[in-house]
Amino acid sequence: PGSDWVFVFTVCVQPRDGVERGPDLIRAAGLRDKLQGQGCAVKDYGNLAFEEFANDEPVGRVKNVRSVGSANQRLSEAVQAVKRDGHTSVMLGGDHSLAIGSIHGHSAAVGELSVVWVDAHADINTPLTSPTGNIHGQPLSYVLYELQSKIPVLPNFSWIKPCVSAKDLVYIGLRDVDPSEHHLLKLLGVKVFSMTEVDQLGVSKVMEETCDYLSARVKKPIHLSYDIDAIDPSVTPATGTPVVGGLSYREGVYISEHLSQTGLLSAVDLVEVNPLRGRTEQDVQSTVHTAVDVLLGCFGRRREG
Ligand SMILES: N[C@](CCCC[B-](O)(O)O)(CCN1CCC(O)CC1)C(=O)O
Ligand SMILES: [Mn+2]
Ligand SMILES: [Mn+2]
Repeated sequence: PGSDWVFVFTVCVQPRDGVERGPDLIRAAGLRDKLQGQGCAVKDYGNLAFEEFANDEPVGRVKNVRSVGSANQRLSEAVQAVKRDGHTSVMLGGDHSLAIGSIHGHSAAVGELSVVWVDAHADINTPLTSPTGNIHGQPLSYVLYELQSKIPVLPNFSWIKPCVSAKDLVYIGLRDVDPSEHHLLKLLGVKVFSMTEVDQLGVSKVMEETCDYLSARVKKPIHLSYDIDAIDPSVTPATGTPVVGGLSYREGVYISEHLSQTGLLSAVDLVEVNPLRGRTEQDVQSTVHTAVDVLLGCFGRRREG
């Protein structure tokens, strides 16, 4: 509050099954007014228009390669512009494949990053290990230096340069990790606070250890990539891949409140809100309002008032 935060929404719309409606619902829930109400300056860049690809046939098993590659290249350029203006970037998805462009653009502007990945899933499948071929389960494989030998040539992906070290990545909320992903996480020694650790340590200790781990070497700007499915489906059911046993509303908001206090939060993704996956309007509204509250927590809102 009172700080000269500037929020820029690079809102990304992918021609997908409902997740493209997430950004407008989050706007309609009053994110801009609520941010301004807590002393933030807000600039909404509107929705990014993406090129449509008529027959975007799978490459191997990877689906929507050309449209996702092209969309992320445009997103990277948009996020770079936002960061070059000295703003904090907020990317509203859309699905988690958009983290490719968001992280790439953020790093192109500010250099080395810390990445905090809040998610039920690890999203670190490579194109060859993915069980579904969906790129929203693969974004980290394209941006991690250590996995570049595992990435085949893909159309509209050649612009991507790896930009994150495995030691600068921390996961919070994991509870549905594919065997191939688990192997990679162990191989690379990635720091993971799964739901087991959240239960064992409590969210306060998890956040303390996350920040100590990330600042143990050099303090870097933080890229928070927040998948709404990290939170329990009883709170945020309107999402594509819900998994039981998730974060409570309070834990979900505490994570963003804590990161906000570090003063290092430099870019935020809020993804996978999909109104078509809510069975009732209440399901959709609960999901959208929780997403808004997570974002307000990123920018200084404290529940004490
Ligand atoms: N790991 C999954 C899910 C990715 C979720 C992406 B998100 O952005 O929401 O984090 C596959 C999940 N797994 C496939 C086999 C099933 O039996 C269980 C779910 C994949 O498709 O790669
Ligand atoms: Mn997920
Ligand atoms: Mn995800």
